[in-house]
Amino acid sequence: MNPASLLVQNLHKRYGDSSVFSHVNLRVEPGEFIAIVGESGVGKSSLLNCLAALDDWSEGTITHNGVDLGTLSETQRAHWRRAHLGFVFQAFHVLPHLDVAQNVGLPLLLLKRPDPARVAQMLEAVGLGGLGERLPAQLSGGQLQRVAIARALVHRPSLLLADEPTGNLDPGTAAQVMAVLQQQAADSGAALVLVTHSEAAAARAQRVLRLTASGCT
Ligand SMILES: Nc1ncnc2c1ncn2[C@@H]1O[C@H](COP(=O)(O)OP(=O)(O)OP(=O)(O)O)[C@@H](O)[C@H]1O
Repeated sequence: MNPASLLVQNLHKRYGDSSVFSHVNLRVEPGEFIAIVGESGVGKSSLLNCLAALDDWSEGTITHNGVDLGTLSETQRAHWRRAHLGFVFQAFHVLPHLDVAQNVGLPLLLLKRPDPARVAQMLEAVGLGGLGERLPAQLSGGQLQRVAIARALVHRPSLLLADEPTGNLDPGTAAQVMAVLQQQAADSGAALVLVTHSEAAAARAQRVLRLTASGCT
């Protein structure tokens, strides 16, 4: 049996004395697309930040392709993220002083594997061919999120996390961006974990899980 792309066992997250969620169990296979929904404040973003090893959890384990993320040092976590993770945020987080191609190429630069042909391929794939020299200020919200999607996948990560990626977009643009995100994740074989309030976005997933204070079902 192949190792699960992502295995979460009995995860419990507290901020100080305050419990956010507990007993979260989750298994995501390579290439699978799951959506996590739940009421505001239930801890969806906190869970995603734990899955990215950007935040610590209080109990339980997160394993990615057999690697127990809880055993990694901060430096090892940073290396793991660079090599294996793509993250798409609601607010795009595109760097304003870099042009579109430089933004998309950043993960490859950090891995010391610059590859302009791969950047051009990703820009074409997300419908931004020919716009590589534009600055982010010269793009629409939908185009900015396409830049973020291209950047998240350019280094062929096996895990793609998306936190409300269509939250800043109108419904029509949101549908187009979700289609690009889903297609690109599928083409690259990445497991996609989407956190969203959007029923339309969640409906695209193979599985929809609801996070509550006492688990994820
Ligand atoms: N750094 C922090 N320190 C303390 N409490 C926090 C911190 N970050 C989040 N929280 C709290 O943890 C709970 C979960 O927040 P989180 O943002 O993960 O929820 P969410 O489900 O993503 O919410 P939303 O759907 O509104 O974005 C909230 O009560 C929030 O106030």
